[in-house]
Amino acid sequence: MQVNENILEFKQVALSFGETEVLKNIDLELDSGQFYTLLGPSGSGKSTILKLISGQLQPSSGQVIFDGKVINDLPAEKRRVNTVFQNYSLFPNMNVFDNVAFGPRLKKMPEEAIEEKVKEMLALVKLAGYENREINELSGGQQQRVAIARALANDPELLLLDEPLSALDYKLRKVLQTELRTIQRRLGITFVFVTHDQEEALAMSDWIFVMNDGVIQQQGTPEDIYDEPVNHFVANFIGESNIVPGVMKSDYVVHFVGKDFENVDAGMRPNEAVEVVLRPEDLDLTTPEKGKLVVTIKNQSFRGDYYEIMAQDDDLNLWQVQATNPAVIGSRVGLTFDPEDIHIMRYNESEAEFDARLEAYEDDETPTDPSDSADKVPEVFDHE
Ligand SMILES: Nc1ncnc2c1ncn2[C@@H]1O[C@H](COP(=O)(O)OP(=O)(O)OP(=O)(O)O)[C@@H](O)[C@H]1O
Repeated sequence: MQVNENILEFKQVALSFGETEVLKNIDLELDSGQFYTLLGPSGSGKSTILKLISGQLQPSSGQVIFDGKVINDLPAEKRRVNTVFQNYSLFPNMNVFDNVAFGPRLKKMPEEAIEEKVKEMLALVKLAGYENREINELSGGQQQRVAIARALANDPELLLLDEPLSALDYKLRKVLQTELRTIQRRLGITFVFVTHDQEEALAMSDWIFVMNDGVIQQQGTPEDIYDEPVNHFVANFIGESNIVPGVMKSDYVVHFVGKDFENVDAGMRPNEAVEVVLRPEDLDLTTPEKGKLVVTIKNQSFRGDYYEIMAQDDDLNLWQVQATNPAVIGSRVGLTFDPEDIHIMRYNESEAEFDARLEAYEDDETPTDPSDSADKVPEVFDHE
């Protein structure tokens, strides 16, 4: 098994159905032996990418490259790719053995080798001894195990998994998440897993592609995506985020909630409009005097190992806080955080917003061009 060799590539792949552009110039590279996840909301184009890989769809433009060869027009059955679906898609009139043996039989593998293969695959998915069971005698989780065994019995180079755990209850999903990851590591096959569940993506993947509107918004390790989201969509979709507008005063000072904060090095220019992200777990409650800002507690809910608190500052920004102790609804408290936990995202300011900022400077009788001055910034600019 070669590790870290490029197995699949999309070069500027686009796909439209009639007038509707479902994928827009997608570039991606998959190395062999890795667990990849396509993560995004419903309709973002995840399943369409899987269909382009499996050969169920052809791109409108661009290239799909497998093992170094362009395969845009290669029929699905000639690709060493198998898919596991959410609804299992097993043959209901065949028993477990015959379902798993289906692919090897098509390939005319000798019956003895088939028996060995089925046994090995069933052991892998923890269904040893289930050969003679009928499909309708199995639970949802067991049926999905059979579907995984059936796909893997074809010896695919790439296994595609389209929301395979979505129909299962929470506990079973967690068990199968771990098992799938173990199977992937053991076999060393490349997995491409589709989910809209960010927790699942963070828990399972070596590398995540975050999708929205037919575009890859960001790609990276789970840690990269969580700690360094590149835009508002990613920061909101992955985990919980407090996102407020800010302005850079220098390349290491950001101004937001009416104050300057140092220790920030986000590679931004002075006066650049930014969005400031603070995760709920980075915020602590304190007394109003000690707070970096003062908020009013609006709501709270008990989440087992923490309290989720919603609070509002005097500019009406809402702040979500993970607190170890409960707070009193309606009380005024301080919010504090370590400036090192501030994450800064570039904000693409529209011309109208830039003009509004300029106007705010003029109203203050300060220099007319914000770029003339780094020491005076407007309090808030609305960009929602
Ligand atoms: N055959 C088709 N004809 C027209 N539009 C389609 C077709 N297949 C998919 N679409 C559209 O393409 C977009 C992307 O669909 P896709 O199934 O890839 O999304 P997804 O991210 O996998 O979402 P979901 O989890 O809901 O399946 C959607 O807006 C969908 O309506």
